[in-house]
Amino acid sequence: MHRKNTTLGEFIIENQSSFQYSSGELSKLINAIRLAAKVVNHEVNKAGLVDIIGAAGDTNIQGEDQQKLDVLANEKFIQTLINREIVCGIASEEEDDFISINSSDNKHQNKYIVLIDPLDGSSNIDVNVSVGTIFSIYRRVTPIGTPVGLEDFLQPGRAQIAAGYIVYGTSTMLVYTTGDGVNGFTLNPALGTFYLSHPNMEFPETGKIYSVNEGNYVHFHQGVKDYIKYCQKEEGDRPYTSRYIGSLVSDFHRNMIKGGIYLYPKSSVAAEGKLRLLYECNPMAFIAEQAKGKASNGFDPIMDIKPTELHQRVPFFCGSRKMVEKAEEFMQASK
Ligand SMILES: O=P(O)(O)OC[C@H]1O[C@](O)(COP(=O)(O)O)[C@@H](O)[C@@H]1O
Ligand SMILES: [Mg+2]
Ligand SMILES: [Mg+2]
Repeated sequence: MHRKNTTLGEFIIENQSSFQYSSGELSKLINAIRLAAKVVNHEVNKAGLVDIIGAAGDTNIQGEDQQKLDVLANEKFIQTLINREIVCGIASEEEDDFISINSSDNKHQNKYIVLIDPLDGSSNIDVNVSVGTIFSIYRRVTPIGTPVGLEDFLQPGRAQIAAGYIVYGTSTMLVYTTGDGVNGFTLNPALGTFYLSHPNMEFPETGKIYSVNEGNYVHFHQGVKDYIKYCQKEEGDRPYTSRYIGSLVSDFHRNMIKGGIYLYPKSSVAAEGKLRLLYECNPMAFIAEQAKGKASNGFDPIMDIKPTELHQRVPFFCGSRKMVEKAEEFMQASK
């Protein structure tokens, strides 16, 4: 059991020994992510005062207009990881292809890869609503000593070694798991230090909040429509409350604390939904399951899906276990 207010740095060291492959590399990697999070937090906090609001002028491989803060957060995370020579590859929502990184001895000695959504909730940047960063860490499958390959990035979510997110909100928090529960750390901006504020985070088994963009209702498949109607029906502990921030990280974080479900289903206008399996759904699913919640595509666990493409999208149902199971019942019934 960790003391409350343990710093993230202390927590990483104290946890290292309990980690199967503990050579210190994973600790260095999480420390690098901690540093990049503080750098990006600093930029996010002064958005509106400096020229990082608005579109950057380019379109990313997702077909989305990149926001200036998408580009900046992407650069800061990638540069911080490259400078510390602890990863052999990086894939990002904002990069067309994965980046292969050689170790300084030119012998491809590093064993971890990182996948990131550098800035999640981009549509909220300009309007001062909370946004986030999501990260996922795997051990490479190709042999050390060789450059990384696509197969290193197309591993199922079950193979994740660690995953987490940073939410830049009323306070800045870093929440992560290495497969031994979920812990949340709050940044003390005066000291620039993350402190353990939310030990052993868990989704309540059920809740009263549903998060979905109801503006897409007409395009949803019958199962999703039926589940939304179920949430809105006056019966038992319903109707539930509708809350949708439009930043996956923030909606997930709230639902993990209060109990709730987040849905981004597929629809007649989004064949596989919107969220990216590798950068968004797998890491959030790992955290959800470690926090006794659940994450599926409406039918199968997200982390059992075998990825086929770097930027593939999947339908996403995630949150309190009983609520996700109920939504899956409606999906099954309308199959
Ligand atoms: O505006 P929509 O279609 O409801 O989509 C909102 C969803 O899209 C996202 O913004 C996608 O993430 P990015 O901002 O990283 O592209 C999620 O954070 C959010 O839940
Ligand atoms: Mg995102
Ligand atoms: Mg993003």
